[in-house]
Amino acid sequence: MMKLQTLLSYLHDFTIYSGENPTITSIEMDSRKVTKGALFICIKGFTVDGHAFASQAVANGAVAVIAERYVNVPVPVILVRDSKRAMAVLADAFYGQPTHKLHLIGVTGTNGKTTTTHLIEQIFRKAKKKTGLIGTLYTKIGDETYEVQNTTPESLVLQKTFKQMVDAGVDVAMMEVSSHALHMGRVHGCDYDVAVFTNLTQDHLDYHQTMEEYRLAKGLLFAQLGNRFDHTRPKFAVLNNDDSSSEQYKRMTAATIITYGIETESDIMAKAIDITPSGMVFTIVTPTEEAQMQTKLIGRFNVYNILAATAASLASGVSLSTIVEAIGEIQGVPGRFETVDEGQNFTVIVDYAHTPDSLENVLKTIREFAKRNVYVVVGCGGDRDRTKRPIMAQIAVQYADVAIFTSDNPRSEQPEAILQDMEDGVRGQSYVSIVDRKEAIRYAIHQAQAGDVILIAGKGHETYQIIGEQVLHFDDRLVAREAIKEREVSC
Ligand SMILES: CC(=O)N[C@H]1[C@@H](OP(=O)(O)OP(=O)(O)OC[C@H]2O[C@@H](n3ccc(=O)[nH]c3=O)[C@H](O)[C@@H]2O)O[C@H](CO)[C@@H](O)[C@@H]1O[C@H](C)C(=O)N[C@@H](C)C(=O)N[C@H](CCC(=O)O)C(=O)O
Ligand SMILES: Nc1ncnc2c1ncn2[C@@H]1O[C@H](COP(=O)(O)OP(=O)(O)OP(=O)(O)O)[C@@H](O)[C@H]1O
Ligand SMILES: N[C@H](CCC[C@H](N)C(=O)O)C(=O)O
Ligand SMILES: [Mg+2]
Repeated sequence: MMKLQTLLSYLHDFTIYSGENPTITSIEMDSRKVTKGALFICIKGFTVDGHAFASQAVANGAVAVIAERYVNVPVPVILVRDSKRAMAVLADAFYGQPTHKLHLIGVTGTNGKTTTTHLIEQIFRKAKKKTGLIGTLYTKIGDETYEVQNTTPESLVLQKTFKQMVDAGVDVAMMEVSSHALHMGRVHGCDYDVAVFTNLTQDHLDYHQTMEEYRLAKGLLFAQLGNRFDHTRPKFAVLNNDDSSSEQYKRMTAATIITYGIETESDIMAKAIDITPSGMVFTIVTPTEEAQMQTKLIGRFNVYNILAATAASLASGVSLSTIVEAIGEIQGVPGRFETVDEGQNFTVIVDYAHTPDSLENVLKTIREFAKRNVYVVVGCGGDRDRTKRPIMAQIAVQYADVAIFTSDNPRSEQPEAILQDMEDGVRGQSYVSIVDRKEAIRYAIHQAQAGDVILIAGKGHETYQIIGEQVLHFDDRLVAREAIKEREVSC
C-alpha cells in the first residue's frame, strides 16, 4: 500500500490533473484484473490500446489512472510520455525496490540464456544459496515453479516476482533478459550486479528490423549497468570474447569486464576440449587457477554456456571447486538436447533450436557422433522473423541426411505459407514437407534404422502448439515416445 503522491515522487516527468491523494493498494495494466484501490496503467499494446479500458478499470475500482493521453474518467489521471516505462519505475517503487536486496544476474544473447541461467542456478544451489530464476521455462523460487507468459515478464510481474523472492529469503536471482524486454524497458528498475552476454546471431528481425538494432537492444543491458561505481557492490559485465558484438558492449559499459572464450585470449578459457556422445571434459583456465571440468552436456555451444556461467559465478564470489562440482552433477535442461529413450535402437533428440545458429550448432554436434543417418524434423514459428525460414531450411538440408519440414507454432499464419518460405531456401534439393507436426515426427520415427539419429527441433520443452487462436496440447517428447511404441507394436 502506498499513497499516490509518494508513488509519483519516483516519476520525474508527468502531469497530474488532480490534487487528490488516494491510497494505492495495487498496480494493474489489465482492466480485468483491477480491484478496489488499484492504479491502472493504460498501455498501448500491439493488439489493442489499453486507454480504451480506463473506464472499465475505474468501474472495477481503480482510484487513479496513468495514461499517455487524456482519458475522461472521474479519478486522478496522470499523463506520462511512455506508460510502459513509467510502469517499470512505479512497479520498482511499489514493491519496495526488491532488486536492491538481491544479488541479481541477467543473461542476454540470442541462444543459451535458458541453459546458462540454469547452470548458474545449480552453481549457487551448490554454494548453499537460496535461488530465484526467471526465464522461458518458468519462474522458480527455491524448488517451486510458476508458469510464465514471457521469457522476460512485463515490469509489473517482474517486480512482484522479485518481491516474492525477497520475502522467501532468496539470496541470488538469475534471469533471462530478452531483447524485446530491453527495447520496451520491461527491466528498467532492475539493479543488476552481473550482466552476461552469450552470443548474437540472427533472430527477431520481425521486431528489430536490422541486426544493428538487435545488437543495440541487447547492449542496453550492459549500458545500464554499473554507472554508480559503488565499491561495496561492484558490477560485472561478462562478455563472450569469441563473439564480435562483445567489442561494442565493452565500449557501452562502465562495469568491470570479464571475458570468456575458446578461440580468443580471455579471462576465463576452455582448453583441451574432448567431446563424446555422453559428455565433455575440458580444462577451465582462470587468471588464478585451472581445473578439470566434466559435464554430461554435449556440444561446443554448451562449453560456451558453462564458461559464461563460470565467469558470472566467479564474479559473484563462488569458488571454482564449487562450480566444477555443480557442473559435474547437472543432468540437463528440459527440452535442450533431451533424449527420448524407449529402448529403441536409434537415437531421438528433442531440442529447442529455433534459430539458424542454434540449428546449425545442434546438427553439427550430432554429426560429430552419428554413425548412420541423421534426420531432422523442423519448422519455423508464425508471426516471427520470416527471413530466418529459408536459412533454417538450408541448414537442415545441409547437415541432415533426411530433412523433414513441418509446422512449429503457426500462430495467425497459414502453416502451408510458412513451409513455402522454408522451401524457397532449398529449391531443387531433397527434403520432405509434412504440415502436421505429429505426422512429421511419426514419419521420421517409422523411417529410422538402427544407429540413426533423429533431431526434433524448435519446440523443446513446449507442451502446446499454437494454431490460429487455439493453444492445443502438444509435446514433442510425448509424440515421439508414442510413435516409438507404435512402431514396436507394428514390427
Ligand atoms: C509483442 C509483445 O511483446 N506483446 C506483449 C504485450 O502484448 P500486447 O501488446 O499484444 O498487449 P495487448 O493485448 O495489445 O494489450 C494492451 C493493453 O491492454 C490491456 N487490456 C487488454 C484487454 C482488456 O480487456 N483490458 C485491458 O486492460 C492489456 O492488459 C495491456 O496492458 O504484452 C503482453 C502482456 O505483458 C505480453 O505477454 C505480450 O507478449 C507476447 C505474448 C509475445 O509473444 N511477446 C514476444 C514477442 C516476446 O516478448 N518475446 C520475448 C522473448 C524472445 C526470445 O527470447 O526469443 C519475451 O521476453 O518473452
Ligand atoms: N551458447 C549457445 N550458442 C548457440 N546455440 C545454443 C547455445 N546454447 C544453446 N543453444 C541452442 O539453442 C537452443 C536454445 O537454447 P536456450 O533455450 O538455452 O536459449 P535461449 O537463449 O534461452 O532461447 P530463447 O530466446 O528462445 O529463450 C538450444 O536448444 C540449443 O539448440
Ligand atoms: N522466444 C521465442 C521462442 C520461439 C519458439 C518457437 N517454437 C516458435 O514458436 O517460434 C519467440 O517467441 O520467438
Ligand atoms: Mg530462453
